[in-house]
Amino acid sequence: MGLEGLESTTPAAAVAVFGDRVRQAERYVELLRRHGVERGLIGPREVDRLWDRHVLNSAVIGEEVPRDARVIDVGSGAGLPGVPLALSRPDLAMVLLEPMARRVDWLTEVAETLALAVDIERGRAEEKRVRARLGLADVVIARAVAPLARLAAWCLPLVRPGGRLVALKGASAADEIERDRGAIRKAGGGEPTLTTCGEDLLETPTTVVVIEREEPGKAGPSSRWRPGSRAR
Ligand SMILES: C[S@@+](CC[C@H](N)C(=O)[O-])C[C@H]1O[C@@H](n2cnc3c(N)ncnc32)[C@H](O)[C@@H]1O
Repeated sequence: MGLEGLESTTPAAAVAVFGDRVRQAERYVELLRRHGVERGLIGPREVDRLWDRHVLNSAVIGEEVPRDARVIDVGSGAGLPGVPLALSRPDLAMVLLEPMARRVDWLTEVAETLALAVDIERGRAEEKRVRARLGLADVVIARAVAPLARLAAWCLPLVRPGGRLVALKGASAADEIERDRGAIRKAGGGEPTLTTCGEDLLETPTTVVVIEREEPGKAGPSSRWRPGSRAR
């Protein structure tokens, strides 16, 4: 698909990322542009950078999400990163989890307007009721919800063993990993990996931290026997 007939503000990368769903992505950007600030979903300074800093930046994390995965977007808020990812990857089964009623209303309106097949759940990731209802996902995604230690404790119980948490992070990612490594391991996570997505598409690629949920019985690095170490 080419850029003909699209809004003049739609970047070429949007066609590469969303393919024949680029018009739905445009509609989503338009909804955020018109209502995002007044509904407390985005700051006023974000209106002019919705494509790069929010919508494309979210969709490119698909590089870290396997085909046909069941995905939970924890703390979806405005629908980020879950809505752009669901638009760019129709193979995924997406759940948007959000505790605030007015944001759940927004997500419901967005899904209806875009005719987007996503499940929307109201609740907090750490609630027993929510965990029982959602079961386990292949991948949990989250952006701007909590520091890594807390995010791991909330989200890893929603990830199947062998699945992963993909957290969108900013410049603080490496420091957060250093600080929170122990807490992440305690929450059942493996060694966090820092990587970027959208290298070929975005001026500023998206920084993500990927944390696999350890398989039961698999020893973490701290408990693994090494030559010369004493048996405990
Ligand atoms: C700063 S907003 C970010 C929203 C969206 N992810 C984004 O990047 O625009 C954080 C969101 O996380 C939600 N949230 C906070 N604690 C949560 C929890 N324990 N479980 C699920 N969502 C939570 C809030 O209601 C809020 O919508």
